[in-house]
Amino acid sequence: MPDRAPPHVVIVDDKLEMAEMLSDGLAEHGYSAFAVATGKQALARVESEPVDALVTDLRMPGMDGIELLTAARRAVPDLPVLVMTAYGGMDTAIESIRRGAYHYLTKPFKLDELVVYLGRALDESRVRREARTLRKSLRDGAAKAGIVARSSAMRAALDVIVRVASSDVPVLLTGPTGSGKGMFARYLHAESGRARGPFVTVNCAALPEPLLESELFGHAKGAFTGATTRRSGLFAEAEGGTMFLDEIGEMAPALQAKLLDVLERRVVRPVGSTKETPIDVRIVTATHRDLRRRVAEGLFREDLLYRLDVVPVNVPPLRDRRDDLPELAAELLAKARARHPTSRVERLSRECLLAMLEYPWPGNVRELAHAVERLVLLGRSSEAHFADAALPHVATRDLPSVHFSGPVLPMRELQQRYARWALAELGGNKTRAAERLGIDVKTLGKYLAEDGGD
Ligand SMILES: Nc1ncnc2c1ncn2[C@@H]1O[C@H](COP(=O)(O)OP(=O)(O)OP(=O)(O)O)[C@@H](O)[C@H]1O
Repeated sequence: MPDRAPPHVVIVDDKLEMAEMLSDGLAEHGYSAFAVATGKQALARVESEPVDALVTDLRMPGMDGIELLTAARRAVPDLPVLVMTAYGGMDTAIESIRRGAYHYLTKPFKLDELVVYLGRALDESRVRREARTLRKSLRDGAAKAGIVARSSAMRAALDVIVRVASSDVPVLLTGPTGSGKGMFARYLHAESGRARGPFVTVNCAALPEPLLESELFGHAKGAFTGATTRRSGLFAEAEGGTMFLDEIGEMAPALQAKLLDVLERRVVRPVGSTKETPIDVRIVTATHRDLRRRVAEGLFREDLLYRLDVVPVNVPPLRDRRDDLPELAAELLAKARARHPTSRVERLSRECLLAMLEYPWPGNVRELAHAVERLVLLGRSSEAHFADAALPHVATRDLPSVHFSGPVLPMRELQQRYARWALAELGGNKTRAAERLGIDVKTLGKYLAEDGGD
């Protein structure tokens, strides 16, 4: 641990000389160790100083090891705790593991044993801390970029995006139209080392094969009728950046072969030319299709699929991650209001939000964005009403008969209350409630457990 501050360890044993002996030994191994004789003193240190690990005896007068362990981990949730137990104290030692101790050492043990386990415990806790910091900064970054990712599915997708952003591995985004695949592709680029380079999008479904080929790879002068000049393609344009091939499932087989070649050899050859040019472009693809099925149907090359889905990221339909909806609607509303500053609409009515939670959103976030835009444009008062969104086939008769009164609630609390109400409506059956709410049972559990203040 030469380039870090020495880890701060508190050792507690009612036989103080034992704790002191261990702390002296740990000091020789580069730790800043402190010996105390009671659980209370140890807890006071944990609560008042940045302690990296705690080593405690189990049987002590006053606050015993288990009590200390529980209180210390309540104060510092991930604090690594090692317990020391005398022969015969096995049951308590096992109980300590159940309560979150990292390891127990049976007395007498060698100092080296403690050093090894302490080292491991600290390493693991550092890795966990770093991962947490990374996740937090990633969420902050995504939030700044206006990406809503509250549901576990979206958080998982974001996690993957950020972890692979700095490498050049191909990423395949799957999910229905309008779910946010393009947004993730742009975010991946923005978070990568290529962020200063170009981001080029091509919709593979938009052009017929020969045109798409010359768009992507360019063409030599006279390559075909009308090719009066030489033209470099979009791959060349994306040099040093990212090429986003949307609707890759629609690409014609002949072009798939050419793309495979680009991925394998990192060169492009313009149509009608014999010269190959090396390229430095990261390839990100997206599709709403099931590419494995396309492979089985003989419409998509299996070797290309393996090349493209090195890192698959699934963006589920909005109806399967309704926990994202309130925040998404708020974000889209803010954006739409910024575009239409004269609009009277300031917020969505409760009725509107509840109806939105029920609506199936076949066009996903894009449909929600358009609906919110219509609300902002057509709303006649400060509160928008769902009817103004003018959505097709809304199953209004399925809307829940919830009525709100009282003060305006924060979204979080509204979600919690709604979850509780739904659970009660469905006879306390969490599985059914989660299913109806379009969230998973774990997420429902989180809403129910949240301290919403009622
Ligand atoms: N999680 C999100 N947070 C904020 N905005 C989002 C989110 N997901 C999608 N959007 C917005 O919704 C719109 C549609 O998303 P996007 O174009 O990325 O979908 P897509 O899956 O690429 O669709 P298609 O397959 O039709 O190309 C965009 O304006 C995008 O910015």
